[in-house]
Amino acid sequence: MDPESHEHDIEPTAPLIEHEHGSHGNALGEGKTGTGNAFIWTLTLAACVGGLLFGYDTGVISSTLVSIGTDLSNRHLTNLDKGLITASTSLFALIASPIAGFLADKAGRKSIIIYSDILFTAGAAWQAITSSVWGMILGRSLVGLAIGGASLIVPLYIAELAPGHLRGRLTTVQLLLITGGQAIAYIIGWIFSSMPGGWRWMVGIGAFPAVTQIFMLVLMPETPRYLARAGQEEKARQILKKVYYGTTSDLSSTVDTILSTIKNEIMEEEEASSVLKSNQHTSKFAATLSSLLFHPPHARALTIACLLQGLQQACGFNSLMYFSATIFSQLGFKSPTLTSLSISVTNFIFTCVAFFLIDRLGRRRSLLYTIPIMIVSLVLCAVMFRFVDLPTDTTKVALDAPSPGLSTYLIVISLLLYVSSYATGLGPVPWQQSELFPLSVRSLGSSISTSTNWGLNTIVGLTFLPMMQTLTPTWTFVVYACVCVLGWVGIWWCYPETKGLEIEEVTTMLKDGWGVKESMERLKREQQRARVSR
Ligand SMILES: O[C@H]1[C@H](O)[C@@H](O)[C@H](O)[C@@H](O)[C@H]1O
Repeated sequence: MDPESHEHDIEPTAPLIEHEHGSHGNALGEGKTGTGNAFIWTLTLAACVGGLLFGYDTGVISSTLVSIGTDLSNRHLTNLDKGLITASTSLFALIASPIAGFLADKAGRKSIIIYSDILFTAGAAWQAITSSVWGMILGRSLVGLAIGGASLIVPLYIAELAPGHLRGRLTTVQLLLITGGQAIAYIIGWIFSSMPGGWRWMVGIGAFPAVTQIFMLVLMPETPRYLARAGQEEKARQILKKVYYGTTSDLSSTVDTILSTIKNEIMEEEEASSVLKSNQHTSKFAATLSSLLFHPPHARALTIACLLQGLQQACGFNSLMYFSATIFSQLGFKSPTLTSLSISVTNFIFTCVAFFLIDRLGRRRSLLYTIPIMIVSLVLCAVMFRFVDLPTDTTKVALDAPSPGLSTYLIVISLLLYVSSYATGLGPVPWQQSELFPLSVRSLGSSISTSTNWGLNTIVGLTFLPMMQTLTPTWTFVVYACVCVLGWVGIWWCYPETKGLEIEEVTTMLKDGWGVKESMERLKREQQRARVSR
């Protein structure tokens, strides 16, 4: 089957966008070129400190778990302790993301970044001083609340600021910092793992970037989309001017066009939501939720966003992020924290590849090409696990594990192949979620899909070790491979290509169907145009 063809899509073809200027297609994107100015890059990097913390705090747990020894509650950690310490973070991230989505509309995008920083700092300090397993679970939960807020707000903040032709790349900067943060956490984990009580440093260091970001926030503006919705049109115009400065030949008409598209969208959505409210006597929240669930274009956006976020976690990637040191210690590696560093460094390097590909190859194609490689490597890993004997007592760092042989090295190679293909597609693409939703349902829609991510992240964190024990490693990896097969089919079926479109155009594309066929035709036309002009 050709991943790019999409014969099943027989819904009527809608024009990509029709706004008051009577233009359609990629009108908003026309004439914008270049790699963006210093203003947009500085803001992106400042916002992405939240991503760095998200990465650091999720990555640090792998080395922490193998370094705690009997420091907490005077005993070795059981599998249940490990599962709870790991999953409490994702569980509380799951709780925080819808709350953050709700508050982002009320208090503004920036306030959520501040609340997250405060929680990051408190959680890091608490973990560093705690002496019991439950204390550790509490510290990890505080960090989880912070990660939930940051993981929702950072991509949303960037997507609402970025010019269309750079949105994919700028949103991927957050991923570079998440995976970079995870790699730093692994390096720090490796450095401190041989030091008595070194794990306290590992978890405590996370407080510093959070405090730094609180100071940076004083200089950061709100997004133009949020400002326009809050009635502060002039401020929104000023920010848009700074964002598009140097990217277009006619700055003021580009800004006017974008501002009027945003205003149109706000008007349309407000009319729709007031009709809903007057018909059903419901609150604004209930009206937004019901429009998200029952208005077909919004429901389509939500389906795609949740499918991508759900698959990103259900494919099992974070079992490696959280437990690779545990797995490698059972496979007999003398320095499991060093071996597992290869996982996070590969993740980081291939996220850099994604950074260059996402606005060139596109979101859909990145996924359709890389998921099959994930499937092959999972199957290879599953087969190789049949040839290694794992120690029976998995609660302690394995001392009775055999020395690594050929199959063990093939496991490591297949895991690295899996991680590199994941990091090029499924790692970054789902975080483009905000572009799928129109402004009126953007925060709520993004928070539901972010919750889907954290919900499945929690399930993977809780079930991975028990699955390895009861199902065997081979069947555990086969389960993840099957999930990837189903996910690939879902993506092929309903995820249109959004590369290069302005955020308002993406949402228009989902108005009359999934828009897959139209999006691929648009891409072909653009490629032909580019070839002719070359
Ligand atoms: O996109 C990120 C990234 O891939 C991380 O490496 C992973 O740990 C996160 O769960 C995911 O959301």
